[in-house]
Amino acid sequence: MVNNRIELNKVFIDALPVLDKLNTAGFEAYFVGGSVRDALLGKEVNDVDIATSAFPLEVKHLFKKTIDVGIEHGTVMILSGNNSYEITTFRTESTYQDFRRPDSVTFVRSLKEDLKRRDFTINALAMDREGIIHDYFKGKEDLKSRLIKAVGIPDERFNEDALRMLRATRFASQLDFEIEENTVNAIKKHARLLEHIAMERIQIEFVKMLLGRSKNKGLIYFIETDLYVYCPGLDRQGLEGLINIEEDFENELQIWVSYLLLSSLKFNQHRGFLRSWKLSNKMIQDIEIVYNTIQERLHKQINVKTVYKVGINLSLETEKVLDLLGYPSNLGLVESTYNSLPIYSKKELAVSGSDLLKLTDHNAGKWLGDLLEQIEQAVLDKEIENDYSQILEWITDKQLIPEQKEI
Ligand SMILES: Nc1ccn([C@@H]2O[C@H](COP(=O)(O)OP(=O)(O)OP(=O)(O)O)[C@@H](O)[C@H]2O)c(=O)n1
Repeated sequence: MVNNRIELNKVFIDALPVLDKLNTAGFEAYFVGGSVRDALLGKEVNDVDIATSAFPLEVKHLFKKTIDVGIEHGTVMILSGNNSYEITTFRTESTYQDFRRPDSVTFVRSLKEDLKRRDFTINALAMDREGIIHDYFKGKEDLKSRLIKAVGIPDERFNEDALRMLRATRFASQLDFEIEENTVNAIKKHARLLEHIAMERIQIEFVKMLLGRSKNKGLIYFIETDLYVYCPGLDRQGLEGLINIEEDFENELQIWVSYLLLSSLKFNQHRGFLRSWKLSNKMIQDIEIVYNTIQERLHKQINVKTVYKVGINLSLETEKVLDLLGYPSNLGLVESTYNSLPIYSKKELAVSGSDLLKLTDHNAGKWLGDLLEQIEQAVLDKEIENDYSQILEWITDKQLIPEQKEI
């Protein structure tokens, strides 16, 4: 074990009274997991997880305000000042029958036992109230070598929770780390186990991977290990398309729209695909709006009437997805077409409905609407200018005014 002290930042300092209370009562208590990893990497830490040798009922006994968030797995939430913390009892996870979460946990008093059941060495680090790092599995060394490596035997870790395979690709992307060789090989071997995992959990990891700063690294592992094969509807073409996008994704909407545009999915398969990923109805609706708008632009943008109708007031998201996919020049074309339109609505026509009524003794009716539409089209097509006499001349030539009624 390598011990090293680091300077605690504010999030950790705020939580010290919690550790102190546990320590004073004779229990061990540590910061664990992502917060310790991120602190060592010099990254911003927003929340901390605490692990302790105290059993859940002992934790509940010590703190006034507690909530049982996952007490059967050893987690109790406590309220301290304005903050809340999840405190989890050291545990081992014994029988995993379904490759998802432990179906029975055993509480233990040893930190090392607890760290041993964690997914990767870089996540199996603990830090005490003095800032001393407790590192039983060479996690610090792997942080330095920028490696994601399973704790102990990779097969066992992935059999315990198959989602960890996807987490490996997510961390590769977020941290710009490589995945250690034995760990990658185990993922290749067990990729199929992903079939046992709830789509909601898969979706969260997949999106986090694509929002990571090294999405291509994550995606390459995701493809090479065949993990993608066991996610519904994904195809290699779409995923490779995502690799070719140079810009980073800023949000989930951009990811899904880009994927739909790049994959070989047919239009009538989109909704089923999005539903199978368990996206919310609101997200599916947003994706469809942006997707349809983009299609409109890509395929009909030089059609003056379309540009006229839809205008260019399209969402910022659309702009960004188009940008991501490398279509800026098309946008320019839509914009210049839009800017050179002679009119932007029927109201701007130099001839009004009442002007036209003066030319005949017929009452207003469908014919009037149709005529205005014909004039609008001719002006948009630049067949005539938007000028009173030119328009009258044009409708007279074409005999578009209804004849006088017979008396
Ligand atoms: N399938 C999982 C999920 C989590 N963990 C352990 O639980 C910790 C907390 O998990 P989580 O909050 O999901 O992830 P973090 O590592 O904290 O990363 P982040 O907060 O950036 O998502 C991890 O560090 C890891 O030690 C694990 O061993 N196996």
